[in-house]
Amino acid sequence: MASLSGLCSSFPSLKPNNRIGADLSSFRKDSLAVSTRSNSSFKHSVAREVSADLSKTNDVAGLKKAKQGGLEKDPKALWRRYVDWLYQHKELGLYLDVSRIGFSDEFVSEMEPRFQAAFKAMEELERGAIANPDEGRMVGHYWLRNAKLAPNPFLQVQIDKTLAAVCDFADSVISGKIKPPSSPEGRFTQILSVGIGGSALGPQFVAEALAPDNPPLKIRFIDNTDPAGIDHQIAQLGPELASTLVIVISKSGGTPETRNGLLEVQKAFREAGLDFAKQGVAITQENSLLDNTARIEGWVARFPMFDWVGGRTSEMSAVGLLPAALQGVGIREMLVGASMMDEATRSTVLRKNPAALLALCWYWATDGIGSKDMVVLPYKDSLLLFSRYLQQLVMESLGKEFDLDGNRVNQGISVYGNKGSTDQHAYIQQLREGVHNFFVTFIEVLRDRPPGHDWELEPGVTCGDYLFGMLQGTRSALYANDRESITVTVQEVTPRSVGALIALYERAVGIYASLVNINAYHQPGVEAGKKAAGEVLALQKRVLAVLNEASCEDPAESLTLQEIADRCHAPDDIEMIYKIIEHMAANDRALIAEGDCGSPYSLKVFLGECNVDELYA
Ligand SMILES: O=P(O)(O)OC[C@H]1O[C@H](O)[C@H](O)[C@@H](O)[C@@H]1O
Repeated sequence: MASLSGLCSSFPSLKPNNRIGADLSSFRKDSLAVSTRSNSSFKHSVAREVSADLSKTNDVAGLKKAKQGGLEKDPKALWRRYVDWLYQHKELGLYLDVSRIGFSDEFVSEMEPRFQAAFKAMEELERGAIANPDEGRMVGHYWLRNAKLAPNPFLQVQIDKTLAAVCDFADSVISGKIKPPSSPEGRFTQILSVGIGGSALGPQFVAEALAPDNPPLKIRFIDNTDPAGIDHQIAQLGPELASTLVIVISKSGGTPETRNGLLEVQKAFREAGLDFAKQGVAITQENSLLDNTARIEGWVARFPMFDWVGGRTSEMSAVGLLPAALQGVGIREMLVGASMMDEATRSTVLRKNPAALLALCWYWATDGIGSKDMVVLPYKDSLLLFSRYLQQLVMESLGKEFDLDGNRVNQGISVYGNKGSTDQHAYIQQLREGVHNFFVTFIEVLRDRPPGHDWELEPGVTCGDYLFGMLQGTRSALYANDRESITVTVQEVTPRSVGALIALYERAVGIYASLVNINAYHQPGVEAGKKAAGEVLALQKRVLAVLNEASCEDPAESLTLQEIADRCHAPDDIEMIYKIIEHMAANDRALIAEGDCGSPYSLKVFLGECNVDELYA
């Protein structure tokens, strides 16, 4: 297997647990001050421009009226439309077919001013504008694949040094230069990635798409706070825990699910008599709780995440590049593919900009208000997780309550799908004949098998011909029943084409967000869920304290739900208290003295033992 240095090309080697950029900290302040131009005026000016347009053309009724003409069905006209609108990126071997989305010429010209405003906003974004106004942050994921674009030398060096450190570290692990303290293999053989959301979905998608059959290190994920799921992953590792590199990924460094995963894994290491610090790697923002923990405990390595890279656009940062490189994936090629696509999606000519074409289709198909879902159907097993990856990228970016002018818009586009032709045997029935609330994006991969490995399972027909036929057949059958679709075609699944696909959709989401005048780069809604979860856990602690108090008074004393709620001074939370009791009883942490959970009013609950320490906690 080519050594990683070939994949990463030669970079100045850097001791991995060096904090990248520390040697430049003095340089940081003044240079950053220059680059983060105060952009509140920028935001409102572009937004005003766009929103002014919105009032003119964001007319759902008008769009619906324009659609009343129905879809073009004449084969000759359709063929002309196909050829006329076909986008090709020659060097990437990527095609985009938007001919089966029925937008009219009038619609395209009506949208032109908004696209020009979107291109202008995107140009400002890449120059380092505060394009995430709600969090006062720049948006810099495009700089990760072309550091020269970064708005100042400090950031450029940080990007290059981090990439170098990733390559150097991965090379050292694979060669065995960096190895676990005690493992029969004498080298790391497994990766256990602990992270959630954007700190998992990109690495999971890329592992499924690009990991070779026999990677230098096999990867598995803990991406939830499910004890059984965590146990399963650790059980599957078995004795190989001793040769497992644990990569803990969290931009904020404080996400509860990831922290729980870390604590559970560290417990497993203790029980196995292993020193976690000798096998732990952190990827997180500088000085986050996770970063400081890793530094203080002396983990093997720490890699930075930058505040100007969102979780859902972090695949080209250390978050995605380190796990991929450790699996032998050509990460430089991923970056090249993304960079080439970035170049193409900078075009201000709609027909030459594949991301703009996607945004045009999305706006037309969903009336600019998410009226239809985006069904993503890669006809290639290795792209199975692409739609799951796009769920976060699209829905966390576009699913917003307010627009940039503070209007309540409840925006978004829902995404689902798995793979074809498998999904044809699951829900395509509904797509073909049922409720018409979607448009499809087919991802076509032309190369079926590596050269020389194909064979005909019947005269003149291969397995891949069937896959091709199923895609084309489904596309035609849906269109015949007025179901619209987009087709993105790549030659084969390679690091370069995967990098290009990721970049294509990152840009399309950004352009579409401008068209509908929302901030694609924050996620206020997730905070609400996190806060509510915290309140449930706080209530649980109060319930346990009340039950413990009762048990200390009289171990046999049991309480009704109402009594518990009253003693918690939370009469309105009786239903949540019932759910807490139900969960604790199912895990033998509370005992049911009378009744059962099917009849909540009958329930009487007790702990059965007094924990004196807890009494006065
Ligand atoms: O990487 P972390 O800080 O742990 O965040 C993990 C995830 O948390 C939240 O759900 C955010 O909405 C996601 O965008 C983020 O990817």
